[in-house]
Amino acid sequence: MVAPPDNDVLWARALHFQHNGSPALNGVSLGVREGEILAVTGPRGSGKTTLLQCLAGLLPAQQGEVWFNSTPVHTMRPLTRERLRRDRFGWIDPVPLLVPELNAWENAALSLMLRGTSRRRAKATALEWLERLDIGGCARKRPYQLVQSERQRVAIARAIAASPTVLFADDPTAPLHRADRTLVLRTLTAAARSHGITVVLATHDADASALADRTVSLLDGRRVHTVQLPPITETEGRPACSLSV
Ligand SMILES: Nc1ncnc2c1ncn2[C@@H]1O[C@H](COP(=O)(O)OP(=O)(O)OP(=O)(O)O)[C@@H](O)[C@H]1O
Repeated sequence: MVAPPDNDVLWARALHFQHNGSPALNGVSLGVREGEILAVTGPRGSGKTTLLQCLAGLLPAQQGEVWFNSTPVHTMRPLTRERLRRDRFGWIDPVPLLVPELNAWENAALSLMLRGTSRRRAKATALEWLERLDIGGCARKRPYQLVQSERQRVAIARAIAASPTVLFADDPTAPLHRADRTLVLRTLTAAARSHGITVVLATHDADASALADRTVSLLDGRRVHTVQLPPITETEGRPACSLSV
């Protein structure tokens, strides 16, 4: 085993994964630098979610390596991976999964309380994050009283309040209208940048790539490189295009 480069917080080499015999990742390698916002794009079924799950230790890679800093994740026992996820990683699902019996600040405080933070401190931090995400006024509302974009911002507050080293966001704007998508993406990326949190963001959203530092594209479980052709002048009469190889 060769350790990853020092400046990569996450590093994966030749990842393979099949769901019940159906291939999802076919040898994906990538590095994620500390503090970077990396967008992972690709059409439906291209392997984005599976890649994030392997990087986050939710799915053990069937072949290949995953490293977090200088620790190999692919050889960790399940309990050690659980602890790593709880203490160092945050996760945002496409559809916000909130506890219906808890109000917004209690939901946002959950990840901190799971790490042993006192209820009082967790509440103060959760309220601060809800304010920053422009939903401070919803702090005492139950999830059913919130609209989808507010619920997703509560899920973001929950993931980010515990200051994870890496935040995995799996298509977090999928169920939102365009205006809400932009707002949620901007607040998510701005919050992560202000706290130096590394983000791996799976997305179909073209706006998301614009907010990221770098984009990695997947197709059929493989990385593809998009080559942007230089603009063609109108007099040449051909539309600009890009090639995927
Ligand atoms: N639990 C599962 N059981 C069987 N096959 C699965 C499962 N999860 C994913 N797959 C298959 O693995 C491949 C990659 O799926 P994955 O969800 O990782 O792609 P994706 O790019 O995230 O797709 P989407 O954009 O639709 O979320 C697809 O062919 C998908 O059908």
